[in-house]
Amino acid sequence: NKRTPGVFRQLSQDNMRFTFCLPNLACLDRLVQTPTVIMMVGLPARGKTYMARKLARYLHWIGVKTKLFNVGDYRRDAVKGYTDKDFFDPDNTEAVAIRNLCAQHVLEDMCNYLQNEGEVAIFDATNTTRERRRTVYNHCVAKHCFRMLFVESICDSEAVIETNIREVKLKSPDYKGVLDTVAVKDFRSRIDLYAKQYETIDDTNDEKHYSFIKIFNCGERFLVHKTRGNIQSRVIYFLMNIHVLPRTIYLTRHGESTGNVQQCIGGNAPLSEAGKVYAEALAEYIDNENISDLIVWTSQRQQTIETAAKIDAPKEQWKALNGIHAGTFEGLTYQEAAERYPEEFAARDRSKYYYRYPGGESYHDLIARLEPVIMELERAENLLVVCHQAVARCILAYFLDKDRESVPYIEVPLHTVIKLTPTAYGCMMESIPLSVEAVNTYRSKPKNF
Ligand SMILES: O=c1[nH]cnc2c1c(-c1ccc(Br)cc1)cn2-c1ccccc1
Ligand SMILES: O=P(O)(O)OC[C@H]1O[C@](O)(CO)[C@@H](O)[C@@H]1O
Repeated sequence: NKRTPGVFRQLSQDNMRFTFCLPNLACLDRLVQTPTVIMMVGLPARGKTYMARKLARYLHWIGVKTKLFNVGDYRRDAVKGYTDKDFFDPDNTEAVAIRNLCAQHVLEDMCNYLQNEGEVAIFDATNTTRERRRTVYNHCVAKHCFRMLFVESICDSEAVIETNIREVKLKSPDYKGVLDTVAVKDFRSRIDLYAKQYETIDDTNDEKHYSFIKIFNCGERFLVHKTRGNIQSRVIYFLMNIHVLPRTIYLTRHGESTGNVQQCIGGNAPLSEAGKVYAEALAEYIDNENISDLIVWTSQRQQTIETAAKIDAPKEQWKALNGIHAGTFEGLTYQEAAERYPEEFAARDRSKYYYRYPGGESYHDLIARLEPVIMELERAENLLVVCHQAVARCILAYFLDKDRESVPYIEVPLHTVIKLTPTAYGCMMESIPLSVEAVNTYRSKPKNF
């Protein structure tokens, strides 16, 4: 595989034992790029898939090659048409065999992914017995030398579990066409069957060498144990910043600026007359939305500050929300740039995500400087972000899990409010034009590249 072979002596702290990884599998735990398996652990309806999918979306956005592996999906492939909870009865030998076979199949697919191009694999299953965790650990760590982090969600809040079952489980393919009351009852019996065999990660005995994080009641409390490596610390930091409180994020560009009218690149320009009308319309729209405890974030550019000026809410300015810096192209019109630097300008359209303006930024650079903003966005509640075209694209890419190549071409027209409402496993987006005329600043990818 892609890792250089080499003999590596690993001094195991616990019992001073020397172990040799097989020469063809360098278990260099010190390497930054050692792939990581994130193992979800917990009873059904404890938010494992919620965390797994949100984590995958965050890691994908910061550029970590990540893939989700959901055992339930494999089982639904293997067993056409779910019958009922008896499928999960430990005494149902046939079903147990099928479920183990599915888990084995997931394990193989996951390790293949990590041996080839993957950096992080998230194993989304209950993994609620020591024996299951040991099997996966031996396969991934002892055999493949991947790093492994267990993420256990422990939750006894009836209200949240009830919400989880209603919001997510009733929409599962398992319960298609089944009465809600019947589905809830069946699902709760499924939980009971798992609960009988559930062994929480044991940090005193034979699981004390695992890296794990125990999350209690939706992140109210955390127990972090023996974590290693950069990916693991970023995963833990992310999980400590998310919450499930209902809230709405409003995203909009500044009102049309004089720079937009002249089709300027970059720049820090005042609002045009139409832009001022938009600022009024935005304040009225936000007022009519009756949003509790709204906070407004703007960039440090005058066009966003002016756009938010009439809104009756606390405001914070972020340099990280400033528009993409165009370096030597700042203030030029697209036309002037194409005429004066034809080659340079054409290069941008060939790889618009990675292209960096001379003395300026690329979209890739924007994602890096927006990461702290996204982290604060996850912590926030009701929020309005007033920013710029390229920045709005990167923020939308995070919430809508867009691929990086598509980011520089996401449509974010002027004078439009984008309303983002988090749902159980993703984000609902509404685009609301406030019917104030504006120039079009969208540039599609030229055909001849
Ligand atoms: O700990 C839970 N127990 C039951 N349900 C849960 C959670 C969490 C959760 C878990 C960890 C963190 Br950090 C934040 C939230 C999210 N959810 C959830 C609720 C409704 C729908 C989809 C998911
Ligand atoms: O990446 P694109 O499509 O050039 O969009 C970024 C541009 O959008 C604007 O904010 C408005 O056109 C410019 O200031 C900025 O250079």
